[in-house]
Formats: sequence, structure tokens, C-alpha cells
Amino acid sequence: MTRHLITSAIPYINGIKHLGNLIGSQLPADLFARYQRARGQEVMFLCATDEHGTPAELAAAKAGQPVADYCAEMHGVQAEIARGFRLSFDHFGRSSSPQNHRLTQHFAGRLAEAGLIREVSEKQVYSNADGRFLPDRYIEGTCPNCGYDRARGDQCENCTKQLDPTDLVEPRSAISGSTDLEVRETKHLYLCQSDMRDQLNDWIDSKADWPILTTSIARKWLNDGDGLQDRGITRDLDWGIPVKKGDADWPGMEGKVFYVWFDAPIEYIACAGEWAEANGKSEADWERWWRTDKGAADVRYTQFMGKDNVPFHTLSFPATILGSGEDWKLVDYIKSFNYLNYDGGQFSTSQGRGVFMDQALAILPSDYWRWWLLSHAPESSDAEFTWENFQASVNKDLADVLGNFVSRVTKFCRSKFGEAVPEGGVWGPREDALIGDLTRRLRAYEAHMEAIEVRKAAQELRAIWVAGNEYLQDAAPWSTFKQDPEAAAAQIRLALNLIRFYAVISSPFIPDACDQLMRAMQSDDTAWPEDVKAALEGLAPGHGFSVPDVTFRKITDDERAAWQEKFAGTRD
Ligand SMILES: Nc1ncnc2c1ncn2[C@@H]1O[C@H](COP(=O)(O)OP(=O)(O)OP(=O)(O)O)[C@@H](O)[C@H]1O
Ligand SMILES: [Zn+2]
Repeated sequence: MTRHLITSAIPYINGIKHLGNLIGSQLPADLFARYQRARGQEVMFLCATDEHGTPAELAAAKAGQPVADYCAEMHGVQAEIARGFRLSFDHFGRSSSPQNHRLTQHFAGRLAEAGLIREVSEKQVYSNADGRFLPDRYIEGTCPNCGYDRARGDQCENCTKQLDPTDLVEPRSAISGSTDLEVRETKHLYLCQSDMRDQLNDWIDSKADWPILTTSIARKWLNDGDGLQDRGITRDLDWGIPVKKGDADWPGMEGKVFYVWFDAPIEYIACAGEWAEANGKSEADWERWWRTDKGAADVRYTQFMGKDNVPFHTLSFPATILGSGEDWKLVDYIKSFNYLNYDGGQFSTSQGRGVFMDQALAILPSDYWRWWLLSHAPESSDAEFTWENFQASVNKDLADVLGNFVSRVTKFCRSKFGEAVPEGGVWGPREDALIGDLTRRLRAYEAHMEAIEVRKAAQELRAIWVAGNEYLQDAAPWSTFKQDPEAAAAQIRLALNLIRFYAVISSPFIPDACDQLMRAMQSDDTAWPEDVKAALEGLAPGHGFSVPDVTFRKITDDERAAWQEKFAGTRD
């Protein structure tokens, strides 16, 4: 048995996530976790909300709430929506947890002892009216590049140029609007990533099996200009993890917090501690997933994320782990994704453009979305969500192929043989051929799932559903029945068993529908079909079943048109 530690990039707290976020991280991670559990492996699947940083503070201010309250509420909202999409996290934690505070301070202390943190004096904008420094988005002004008058301290939204707060012309505070600003010297901590460049380079070089998307982004930053840059890991903010060396104060760093990108990945580890606390487990119980000196040596760790998160996971976080000199588990495989775009443009949380997870669930059950998103995952290039494509895939794959098979088989059996698996007849060459075909396809499906080739796995699964339909079409039990009811019974016995077989193997993609099919087949035998023939004899003659309600319905043209119009603009 393999032990799989699986983490999804942790979604930022400042709003409900869109379908791009979902397919770029949480959903494929869930697919992999469900698959490994179905294969009998031990899985620890963790995710959390990413709660620190200026966007959270500003979103809370906009909502008129203290930032801690805002984050607690939004965490609840995101957790509820994750349940709606059947994301099977073992724990959905929070980067603001006490566990993450302790661990982040611990790592900073270890890195300082190892000489991997240096103090840098830098110039920052200070607002006299607000009595504070104005990092990143706390400052607005005119872009020196394009003249846009609402550029922010970290970036101009108009021309996309990356800025520093001191670059802005006629700067003002985003909090009070005050222009009574001055540039002051302040000290910050930098993680000496450049000292670890060779070590990181060797580590990346050893990952020959990683997706090119992952390694190419890592190499770009390793070799960019003068090579890997040191990164500021502290900020002048109130909300965040106070800068400390372990549990000791850090002289000169009073009132500062760690930068969100320093503490966010550490939450992957802290989240396991939160899981232990929430489930009455011990320290040893979570450390056996994370400490190679405490039982995690045989763990395989896989991370899932969109491409913009790759530098932090291939360089910064490994630098933190390696630099600590402690035996923490390093990631074994990083599955990264390109972007899913929305109907000719980009999904955008800040502009409210696209379909958001709550809106998706309000119009259709999660399986419809899971199937479309996973079967169109942006793996080799960016992908695009269009309503036409969504309608076509759902109607064809889910309604016409899978749903129709279930409905025809169960209804035909009920009308001719009653609501139990019929007895009589034997299987012949046609059934042998089908079993041979299904066996080959199932092994291919397993290989794609192991390799986390999401689209290929979906294609193979669809082909397995199609094979059942073709068999049914070819065997035509409704005609056979007229001359040879026994032969028709054997065909339908196979087809009913195929429904259970489908429910078992499709469950990582469409778990609710599969639960429904298992109930209809009155079976709780979810064992993975190692031997396809044996699996197709699992439901013996006389085993009861019921005709399920419509498994998947079709999306009408009117619905498609209405949704297209409803989601054409932006959400407020
Ligand atoms: N359009 C997209 N397609 C696929 N993955 C995406 C897309 N946009 C963001 N992601 C990924 O979603 C995950 C969660 O992202 P996060 O909550 O940090 O939002 P984000 O990257 O700020 O995106 P946005 O501002 O659009 O919400 C990350 O792994 C990110 O790389
Ligand atoms: Zn600009």
C-alpha cells in the first residue's frame, strides 16, 4: 500500500472562487484523492484558505468587518461550497490557525539560525494620516508608465506593469485618500534563496518525470537575469503572523508580519496539525505524514496548482523546507495547470467575470460541472469554457451515453424480467470480446489516473461507457428476447453488472451519480475491479435492483441561452 499525501493550492480568502480556480487546483486534487482511496491506498488530502495579505484586509474593510471576522465567515462560505462540489478533503484548514502561526515562526527561526535570512533596510511609503506604512495595494496613484490614475502600489491594472509603491506619481493612501505621505526607512527580512540556487537546481533536475509546465517555470526563475532572487518575507501589516524567531521576539521586527507567500505553503503542514486537533489525533499521527524521521519516508506527496503558483512551490517553499535543515517531506510530484478561460475572455475574481462556484451549484448538480471541468482540464494549453461546449458534452457524455445506458437496461429488465438480475443463458464470444476490451481500457484508465493525465483518463472512461452502449446496441436484448429469452437474460445480466462496474470506476469523477447507481443496484461492494470478468459477475441472478431516477438530464437550448446571457456580464 502507498500512502498518498495530497494538497491543493490553498484558495485565497477574499471571495468565492470561479470555475478556473476549481479546475486549476482543488478539483483535480480531489479526483486523484478519490481514485487513490478507491484503489485502497491510505490518503491524506488537505486544503485550506489562504487568509493573510493586503487583499484580505481591503476586502474586509469594504465589507465593513474586522478582518478576522471576515476571514472566519468567508472560510465557512468556502467550506460549504467545497462540500457542495464533493471535495473530499480530510481537513479544510485556515492559514491563520494557531498551528500555522507556530510553524511559520518556527521555520523563520530555523532559517535565521542557518544564516539564510538577512535584514534589509529599504525605503517605504509611510502615511502620516493613517499612522502606518502603505505596502502593495494600500497605496494608489498615477502609473508612471501609462498615466492611469488608479494604479496600485504593486501593479497598474491598466497596462499590467509591476510597480513598487515609490514608483507612483501623486500617490495617495488607499485607506484614507490622504496625500500626506513620506518615504521612510524600514527594515525587512529577506529569504536568501540565491544561496540555495544550486541545491534547488539539482533538486529540480532530479525531477525528470514532472510536467514540463512545472519544470519550465521553475527553470525560468532559477536562471532569470542574475538567477534566483532573494525575496522579502515580511510586511508592515497588522493582519498576519507576527515576525518571531521560533517563540522568541525578533529585535527590530516589532509590529511586522510575515508575507503571505511565506506562511501560505507552510499551512500545508500546519493543516495536518489542525486535522489532528479536529479529530482527536496526536502529534505523531500528523507527523507520520510530514516528517521523514517520524514515519513519512514512504509517503508520496503530490501538489496541485495553477501555473502562477508554480514558482512558490518549486523554489520558495522548497527553500524554506531545505533551509530548515529538518526532516520535512519535500514534494514528490507537482501537477500544474494552465488556465481555463471564460467565453472569449478571462475569469476574474476582482472583476466578477465568469461563473463562480456558488452560481454553478445553483443551476446544476456538481457532477455536471465536475465532468465537464475534468474532461476539459487545461493541461497541455489554456482551455476555454463556453456554454455551447458545456451543453454538448453534458448532453452527449452524461445523458446520451451513461444516463441512457442505465435507463434502457434497468427499464427493459423491469418490464421483461422484473426488478432482479435475471438468470439463465450463458455468455458467448460477444461477451468475451467486450470483457477483453473493457479490461484493456480499464488498465489504460488506471495508468492515466496514476500519471494524473486528467483529460486522457476522462477520455478512456468515456470510451468504457461507450463500449457498454455499443454492446447493448449490438446484442439488442429487446430483439433477442422475442426468439430466445434466456440469451436476452444473459445479456441483461451483464448489462446490469456493467452499471455497478461503471459506478465503481467513475466515482472519482462523478461521485453523486455513482452513489445513486450503487443504491439502485442495491450494492455496497465498491471494490476496484482488478478482474473485470469477476466484477461483472458480482451481482448474481436474483439480486434485486430498482430503476433509478434520471441519472443525468439534458441541458436544453433555452437553458443554455438563458445562462449565456445571465453570465455574460460581471458579478457585483
Ligand atoms: N483561470 C484559471 N484557470 C486555472 N487555474 C486558475 C485560474 N485562475 C487561478 N487559478 C488557480 O487557482 C488556484 C487558487 O487561486 P487563488 O485563490 O489564489 O486565486 P488567484 O490565483 O488570485 O486567481 P483569481 O484572482 O482569478 O481568483 C491557484 O492554484 C491558481 O493558480
Ligand atoms: Zn499603467
